Amino acid sequence: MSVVKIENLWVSYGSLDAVRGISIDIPRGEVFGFIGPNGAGKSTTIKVLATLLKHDRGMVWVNGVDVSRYPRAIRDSIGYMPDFFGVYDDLTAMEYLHFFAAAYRLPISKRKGIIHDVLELTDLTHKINSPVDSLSRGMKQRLALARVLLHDPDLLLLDEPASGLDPRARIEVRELLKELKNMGKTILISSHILHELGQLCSQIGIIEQGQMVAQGSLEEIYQQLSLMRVVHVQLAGKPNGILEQIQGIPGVESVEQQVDRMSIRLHEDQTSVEDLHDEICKLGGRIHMFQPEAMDMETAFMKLTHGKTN
Ligand SMILES: Nc1ncnc2c1ncn2[C@@H]1O[C@H](COP(=O)(O)OP(=O)(O)OP(=O)(O)O)[C@@H](O)[C@H]1O
Repeated sequence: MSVVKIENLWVSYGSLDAVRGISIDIPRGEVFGFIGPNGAGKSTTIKVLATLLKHDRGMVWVNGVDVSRYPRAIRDSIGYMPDFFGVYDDLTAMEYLHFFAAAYRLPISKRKGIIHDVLELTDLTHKINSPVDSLSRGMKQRLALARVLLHDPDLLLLDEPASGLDPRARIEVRELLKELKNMGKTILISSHILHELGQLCSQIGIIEQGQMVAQGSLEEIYQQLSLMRVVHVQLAGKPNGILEQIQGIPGVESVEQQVDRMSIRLHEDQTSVEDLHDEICKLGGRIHMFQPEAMDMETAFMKLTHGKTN
């Protein structure tokens, strides 16, 4: 059974349709990356899942339970991290977590142990007595993650957990998310930066102006976009006419001869990088170097969203 299932979700704020007919399915243990520019409708969708906002049309289930009919029943299984931190700056990290442990109604006898565990997991044990106000932004984000883990939810809804962080803090948050994934949590995470989520997510949905413009694994999204991959190839000796023959391989858009290599632009939905390699060998090319360029995520994102917002 899917942990999250959304069918044809519509949410409006007055006359503004913020979410217009999106569908999402997240199986247990998967990480779904929700990508889109500011104002695309990510937070709105997440708030509906977190049972904090009513939707106008469509169906939304968490663990098979209808969020609009039984919101209380699913709150125990959700950890929601909003895109703002909250207003508890006067408390220490420990007091902050105790406050939420009480709000989650954890048994008093267990609170200390659980708080110790989540602080360890988020690598904040040394900050236990520091005021929240004195923590760096990265530490605050980790503390916010510690908070949503207190009641051991199986679904994490994380709204831009890495926004505003410096590169090092981003990596720390990403490592923590990997650990949570390994613990078997199902995660929905939003970001407006595609490459941040690329490796972490098994599925990605790209949303623009309230509609899903591409959805699937990273590979599938590239195929939907029919993005071209550039592959740099060096041959040891060149059989006659091989350049023209490579040019004739299906999916090869162009072959550009450089000083020491050729640069091949390839439609991967027609021929995979691996098959291109095989084809060149079959044509008698002895490959000295074969180097596919990394996928250019930013190009993909810009191409899809055209920088549009509501
Ligand atoms: N409470 C509200 N009242 C009216 N309009 C709203 C409200 N909340 C959001 N909106 C509008 O709905 C649209 C979607 O907003 P939403 O916050 O879901 O986008 P987002 O993708 O999460 O963007 P961001 O990355 O900026 O958080 C935007 O046009 C926004 O201005």
